[in-house]
Amino acid sequence: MTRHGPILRVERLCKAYGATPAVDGITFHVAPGEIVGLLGPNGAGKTTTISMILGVLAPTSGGIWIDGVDLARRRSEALARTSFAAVYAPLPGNLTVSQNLTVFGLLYGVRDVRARVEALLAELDLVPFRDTKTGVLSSGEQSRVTIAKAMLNAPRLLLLDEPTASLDPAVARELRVRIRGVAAREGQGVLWTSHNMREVEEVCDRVLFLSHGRILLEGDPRTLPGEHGRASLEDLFITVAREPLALEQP
Ligand SMILES: Nc1ncnc2c1ncn2[C@@H]1O[C@H](COP(=O)(O)OP(=O)(O)OP(=O)(O)O)[C@@H](O)[C@H]1O
Repeated sequence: MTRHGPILRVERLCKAYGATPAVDGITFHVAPGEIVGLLGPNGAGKTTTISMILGVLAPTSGGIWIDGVDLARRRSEALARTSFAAVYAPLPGNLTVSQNLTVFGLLYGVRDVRARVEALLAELDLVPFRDTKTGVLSSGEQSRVTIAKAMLNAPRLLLLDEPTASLDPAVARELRVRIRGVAAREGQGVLWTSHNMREVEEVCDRVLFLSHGRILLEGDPRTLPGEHGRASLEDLFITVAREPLALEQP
């Protein structure tokens, strides 16, 4: 089915833990083929937001639509259009790369699993590791397998929580290029969290800065610092983290 609306639409989303708001009324969207960075200091509400989009945490209020499908009303349809990758969600190390991808492909109900696994092995340069146990691969290789696994169900929305954490700069750059390539070709929307501002400048079309559960700033990571009188995205990040009110003054 082809839809023309956003891949992800989040409306006035809130999550409170007791009296404390972790996410406090955020509204944003991710368009087809767009990579949006979800940025903010520790505790800003990024993981809480991603957990609600993944359906593992129930919002206190507000709504989430994935490819036009309301997560609250048509949960399994919405989640079938979503995928997720993070280093803290590793794959079983005692299965080979090919076994891991096949098992997850079957779990996801992917049609013609064998062909899909072959295509992703080639796309992510994993053919030489097809019969290698996943647990013995380097961090960079394991990250490519994790991305391949996340792509198995051809998700419309890809959620990446610090996908290049723990990778050396060269391997991280190569992985970014590969993710960009696959996302552009498949027209996916990507929500990407990172604490690496250079990475964000390189990979994200747009960024959202969260602070205390609210979106404080939104824009192009290459022009946003200048618009707020800061020399770099990193300077802007530090301002958001340390003195967010400073940005609200003219
Ligand atoms: N289960 C919970 N119970 C109570 N408070 C929670 C719970 N989970 C998260 N919080 C609080 O909600 C706020 C947002 O946390 P969250 O993990 O979403 O931040 P984050 O932006 O992902 O941070 P980090 O960059 O450190 O991963 C924090 O103040 C955190 O202490």
